[in-house]
Amino acid sequence: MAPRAVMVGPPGAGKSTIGRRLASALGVGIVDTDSEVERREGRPIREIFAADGEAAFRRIEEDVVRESLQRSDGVVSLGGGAVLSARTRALLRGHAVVFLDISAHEGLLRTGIAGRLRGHPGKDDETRPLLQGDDPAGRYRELIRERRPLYEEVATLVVHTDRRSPGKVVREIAGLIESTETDAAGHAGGQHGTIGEQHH
Ligand SMILES: Nc1ncnc2c1ncn2[C@@H]1O[C@H](COP(=O)(O)OP(=O)(O)OP(=O)(O)O)[C@@H](O)[C@H]1O
Ligand SMILES: O=C(O)C1=C[C@@H](O)[C@@H](O)[C@H](O)C1
Ligand SMILES: [Mg+2]
Repeated sequence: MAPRAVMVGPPGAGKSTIGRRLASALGVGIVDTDSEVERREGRPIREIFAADGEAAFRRIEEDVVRESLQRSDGVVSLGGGAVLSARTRALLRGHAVVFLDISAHEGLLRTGIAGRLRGHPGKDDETRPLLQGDDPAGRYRELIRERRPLYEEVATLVVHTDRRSPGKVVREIAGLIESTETDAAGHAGGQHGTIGEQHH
């Protein structure tokens, strides 16, 4: 058993939104590893970071990702930093992995960081502990720059999501996954592709 698709990308790229809608388009279940970590720990991610630190969170996340990849035959959406683990990157080989790419500009809007800097309290203030602090926009840009090579390393499909509606993104991914699966080779992770233009 293997997931039909694994979603990776930076905060705000749409892993949860697109993942949920893709699962429903394919008629399968969805596992969001951030929610799974919180369910297992019985506390929010921000509390795990605050009480035990990022390294402890990454260890829990690594276990949750491994088990989710083993158990799921649907869509698995990974936390934004899951690809920092070399062990996780190795486990992703051979899977159909979709990198939801986004420019820093669009990401700052979608995460609410841009609004917060203009004085609007964002509902996501508490759910992204790494993007708190003095310079969340700078931290976000840095995080995308550092991680892009890792997302690209694990991806079999790169989807640029700036100025593309979730519905359109989902239809394109679902179409590609279904056609890849019915390919003679039948290896979902075998095909590499790109959808959309890059805007960064
Ligand atoms: N293609 C899109 N076009 C416009 N808005 C989008 C698109 N995809 C997602 N969004 C919106 O951007 C916001 C962030 O999306 P989402 O929470 O799915 O990101 P995420 O990758 O799961 O982030 P995190 O890593 O923090 O969990 C949501 O408000 C969502 O509705
Ligand atoms: O980008 C990150 O490192 C993170 C993203 C979120 O999905 C959570 O997994 C957590 O807040 C860490
Ligand atoms: Mg999410």
